[in-house]
Amino acid sequence: MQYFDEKERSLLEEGNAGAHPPLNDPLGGDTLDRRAALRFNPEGEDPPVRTWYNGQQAWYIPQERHPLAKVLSQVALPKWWNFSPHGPPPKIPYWRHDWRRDYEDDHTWGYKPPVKVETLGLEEVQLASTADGVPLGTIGSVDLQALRALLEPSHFGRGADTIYDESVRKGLEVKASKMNVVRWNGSREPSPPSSDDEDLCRYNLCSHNPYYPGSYNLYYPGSRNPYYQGSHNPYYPGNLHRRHHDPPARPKPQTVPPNPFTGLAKNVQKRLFPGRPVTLRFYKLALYESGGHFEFHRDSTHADSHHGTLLVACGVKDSQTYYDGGHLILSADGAEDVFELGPGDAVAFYTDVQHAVSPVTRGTRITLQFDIFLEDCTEPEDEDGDTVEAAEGPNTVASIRIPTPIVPTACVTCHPEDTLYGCEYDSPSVADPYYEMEKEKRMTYETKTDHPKHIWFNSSAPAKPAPTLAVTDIMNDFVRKVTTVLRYGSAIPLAPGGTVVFLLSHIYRRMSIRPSYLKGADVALYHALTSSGELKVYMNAVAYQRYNWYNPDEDARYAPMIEVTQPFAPPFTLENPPVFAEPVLVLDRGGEADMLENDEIQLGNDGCGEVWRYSAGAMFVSLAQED
Ligand SMILES: O=C(O)CCC(=O)C(=O)O
Ligand SMILES: [Fe+2]
Repeated sequence: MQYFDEKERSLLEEGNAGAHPPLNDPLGGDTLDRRAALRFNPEGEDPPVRTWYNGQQAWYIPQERHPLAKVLSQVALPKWWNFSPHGPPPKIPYWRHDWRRDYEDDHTWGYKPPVKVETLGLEEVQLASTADGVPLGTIGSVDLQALRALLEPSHFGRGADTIYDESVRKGLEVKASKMNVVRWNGSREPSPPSSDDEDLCRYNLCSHNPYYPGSYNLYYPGSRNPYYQGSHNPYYPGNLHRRHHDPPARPKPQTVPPNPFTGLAKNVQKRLFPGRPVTLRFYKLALYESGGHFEFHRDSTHADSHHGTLLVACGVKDSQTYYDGGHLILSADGAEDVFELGPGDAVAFYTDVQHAVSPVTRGTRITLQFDIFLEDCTEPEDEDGDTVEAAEGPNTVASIRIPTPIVPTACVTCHPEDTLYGCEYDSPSVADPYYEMEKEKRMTYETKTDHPKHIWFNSSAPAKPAPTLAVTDIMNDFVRKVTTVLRYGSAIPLAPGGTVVFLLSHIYRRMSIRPSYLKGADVALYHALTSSGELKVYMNAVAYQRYNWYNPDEDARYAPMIEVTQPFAPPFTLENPPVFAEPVLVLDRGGEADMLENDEIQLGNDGCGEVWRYSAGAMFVSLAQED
């Protein structure tokens, strides 16, 4: 989508790029002249000043026409995170609008050798039916035969309706009420060893020992304390052969091995919800066989605190080959990623990210879907301070607290985005082999892949990547300019002052529009805007409309504009609307709200009542103290 021609664009860019801000134009661009050049209001036709819902006048200025909107459209952060224990995912050729045709005709995706399952430690996790406890295999090796008894056709949601329509979604599923994800080989807390044999096996290097130090199931008591890695620690792997001769350094080994979902939950927290408690709950298993697929949709939310989806791909028992097709496609802000998920691969994304599963052309594709809640369901800490096990709900597989903020110095180079929040992950307080191993894998993976270290311009601007480093700068620039507009607004024609309103880059259920549930760029902006103490920020769900404003001076083309027509409760209501002392400046912005408006049909993975549906939200920014 392009608003105006290249000549006009370059004029605008020249006007703003690198120019020293004139004294009377603290926005930094030649906005006074620019306003005249853009002829916002030729001969009084369709003025950009619109009437606000409470009768006040507001300026509605299209994206890219206001320096502030331009800056805002560049504040974007990744909306998903992926981890593959097998290394970088392969690059996949992909044409979104032709995907049906491509997959029907194209057999060139090729044979993939059987995938060896390892490293995340998830492959050992057992699956079982809830009714009778019948084992269904493990994540690494699902027992398809046993699973078949539980499978039922998948539905999807259109508005409040639950629909079965194979042209949109063809697949099978098992709900969490019918099956469990059982951690640690079938028992939540292994009972203490009852015999010497069992004891031996537990700490010996038996391949069927769930605590065998392969992958993330690595566990040995005292390992968090470097002292116990010495030769007198009988449980340290190098000393295992000595355990019958040396008395244990500690009276009783701990019996709870690490939860393989904890590492995932930590990454989800770090990547998508920094500074928030995170709980993962199993939601359902999805199975697609040849011809199975799911059109683009957004996952429905199941609580106000539900803000993400984690997918973990499974392997199929006795299957020599994997599946073909069945790619997971994620799409937001003009960026798209395609994943070929192998067993143990994990992908997490915000619930409002549109995604699809392209048709499976061969084999069976199985995934587990976990809801990500921003809740703390942890049990009280033990004396080591590291109990992070889930306490609530039969389907909860991991829950972690808010991390202790640590000043980010070590990780700025490799994770510049951490400067926003601090990074607990790269700063262990003690030498911890579990941590080191995970870090090693993470680093290897991340230095090799194209993990989104980019910000992307919104879909209505040309999609081009910029380094994440720039986010902080761009955001600070935005905050500085907003403050300037509000302080000196009356002196700047393009800045009427009073309140600056802009859409959130994510869409939310209405009750979730509050600081603790904001996502990605929204939470970053919120903190940046409020941290100076100069600004106050209200947030609210808004009815949102984009319409075409005809400007005869613009080659008779239509310029899209937005209108924030109505705020919803809470905290604003129509009966009790916010009072803005002066006209507001409403900034257009791309992002998910655009998709909400432009999509022909809004699909969810479940039917969804009105209050839980996604809506656009806006930040209302004004000076904390009027001069
Ligand atoms: O199986 C997948 O990869 C995703 C399925 C999905 O999007 C859903 O069930 O909502
Ligand atoms: Fe989905």
